[in-house]
Amino acid sequence: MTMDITRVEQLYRELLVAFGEDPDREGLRDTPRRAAGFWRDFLGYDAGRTDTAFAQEITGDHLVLVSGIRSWSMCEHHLLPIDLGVTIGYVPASSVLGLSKLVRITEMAARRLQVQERIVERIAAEVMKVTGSADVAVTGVGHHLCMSMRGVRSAGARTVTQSWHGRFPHDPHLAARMLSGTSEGKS
Ligand SMILES: Nc1nc2c(ncn2[C@@H]2O[C@H](COP(=O)(O)OP(=O)(O)OP(=O)(O)O)[C@@H](O)[C@H]2O)c(=O)[nH]1
Ligand SMILES: [Zn+2]
Repeated sequence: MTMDITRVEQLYRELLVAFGEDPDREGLRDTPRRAAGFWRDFLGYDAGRTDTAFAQEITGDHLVLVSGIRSWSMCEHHLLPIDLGVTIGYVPASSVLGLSKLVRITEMAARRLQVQERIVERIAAEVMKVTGSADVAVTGVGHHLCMSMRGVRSAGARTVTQSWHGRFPHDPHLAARMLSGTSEGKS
């Protein structure tokens, strides 16, 4: 996706006029540039390398779980932020993924116009691809500003979405670990 940053800046200027504002007044003069810069950085985010994995002999039933991942996304219906907490678990097949890559994968999925369900689906699909593991679970806990600062104005509402695959939905031990990992990540 390529962004026409000059056009975005122009449109912000027009938007300020449509708001009834004077875009040339001192406080607003640089606002179109700043606002366009935000969208360029947010939507143009480059996650970098997401697939560094290390061969690892796995003994027994090994679960890798990273909780407390925090990311910002943008609700595609209202263009308002989603503050998202993510927990990712996977059972390695024959290699382990560099831990930071789980955060990079999350950012890659979140930094676009999104719905929460699609973010967690996309993270899970990517983790399955780069780890080669079928046992992958992703849980997202989202605070949607479109539900708190406008609309229904339900400040405490949190949306939980899960994309659990392989043994996670069927194995009570794995499911329990995922659930406790999700609550650890809330702190
Ligand atoms: N499934 C899903 N819905 C979302 C997400 N983010 C926002 N929404 C919902 O998208 C819906 C859009 O509904 P509309 O009726 O078209 O828009 P609206 O009149 O602004 O709706 P209200 O938010 O109820 O005021 C709302 O119910 C939002 O809560 C998301 O990540 N996933
Ligand atoms: Zn919304």
